[in-house]
Amino acid sequence: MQLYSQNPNVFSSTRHNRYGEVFKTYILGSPCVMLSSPEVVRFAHLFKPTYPQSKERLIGPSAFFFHQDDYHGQIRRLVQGSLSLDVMRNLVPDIEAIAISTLDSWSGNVVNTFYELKKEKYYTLDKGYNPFPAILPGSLCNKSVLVSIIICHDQQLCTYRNLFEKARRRISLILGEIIKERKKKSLVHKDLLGSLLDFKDEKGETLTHNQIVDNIIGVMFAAQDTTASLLTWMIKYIHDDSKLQETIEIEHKTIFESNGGGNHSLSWSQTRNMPLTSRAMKESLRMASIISFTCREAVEDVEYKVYLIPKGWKVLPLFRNIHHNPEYFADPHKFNPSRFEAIYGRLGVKPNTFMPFGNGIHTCPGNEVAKLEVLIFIHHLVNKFRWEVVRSSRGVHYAPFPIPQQGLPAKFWKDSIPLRTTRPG
Ligand code: HEM
Repeated sequence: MQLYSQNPNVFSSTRHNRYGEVFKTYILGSPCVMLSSPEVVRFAHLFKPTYPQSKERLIGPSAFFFHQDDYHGQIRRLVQGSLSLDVMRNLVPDIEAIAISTLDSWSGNVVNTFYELKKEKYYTLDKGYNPFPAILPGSLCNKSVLVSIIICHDQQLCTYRNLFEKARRRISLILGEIIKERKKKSLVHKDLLGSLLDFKDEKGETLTHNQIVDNIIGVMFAAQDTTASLLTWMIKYIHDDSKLQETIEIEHKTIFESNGGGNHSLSWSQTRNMPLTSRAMKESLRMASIISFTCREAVEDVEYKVYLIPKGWKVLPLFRNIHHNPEYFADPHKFNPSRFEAIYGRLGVKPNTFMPFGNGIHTCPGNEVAKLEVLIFIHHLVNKFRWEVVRSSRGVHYAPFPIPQQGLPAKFWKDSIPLRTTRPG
């Protein structure tokens, strides 16, 4: 058994072995093991989410970086409940209406695809949000003094912090109004806000207003950029591959026609039956690996192959490395949705090698809603619109999630012959 603590330099470099399974490194001075093996799921139960936080911030500000053990499981269940399949079923018409109006507003214009896919208010908030985890993962609350020092030394971050505080205050006021209205009219809502308002811990204590605000912001953060990033990549990949675009158009044309040329709304079952688009979505998730890793801490000594990961060490499963390992995905840098085709009823990829939404009990509770949003958006895009990417480039920009360079500037316009089956010349 190799004891890292006795042999600190053995895996200290991450450079020489890109797809290696285990690396040791340090995060803020804490020993940390990075794992790039699908086997990580076998002992996932021995890892807890890392980075404790104060009670003021339960899931938020970043769902990925800040967790508080006592409450996290309970709050997670609330988020999960508000995003259950039953809830989502009823969301289809709303998501459709937003997709249609967004696309209509783009018609005839060159837009920055990624940034248009985000809401203006949230964009402001995000400016203040992301610098913290990037610089000091998980330390916003516990090491707030340190954060203040860094902020004071960095004029730009100062601006971000002010923007964040302003946006947070506005969101807090808006939520306050909504809550007042609900209470006044005795309205019962089974959404996330409703669940947070009803929450009581084992001592019967409810959440404070700040806790509710932070959790709403946390879920917004987890939801918005990730979904916008996935959609932007899909729009790029479909644009770059005319054959793929053609087959996806045909898939959606069939649905569109059966809905009387778009006269009826998409049904829930139609959204569950878009196999080609779903495969293109999976491949986009694999290629982009939007959340490239997650954070855990070993709750006890973990024996992994010849290694021992001592209790308390940080553990980072690296999804992107797994997704880009040629051992699991042949020609990994090639966009190839057919790799997700089931062969003789079996999934085309090896078990536990595809984890764009994480794995285990902390797997992303919003994964179904994200996929639903993307499928509905693509349905209306390919049926009614054409688009050309302006200054197409292969580069990736991290903001902090990967997006195509400059957010994919593209021109969108309404297609005058929306039901064609072949692309012109
Ligand atoms: C393409 C879009 C998305 C991607 C790629 C994504 C990916 C992920 C990943 C990798 C994790 C970490 C899982 C782990 O640690 O094992 C996560 C956690 C989470 N996601 Fe998502 N996500 C997306 C959309 C959403 C949406 C739409 C929501 C909410 C509506 C959401 C809410 C959350 C929350 C609350 C967590 C924390 C779960 C926990 O720690 O227990 N995500 N997501």
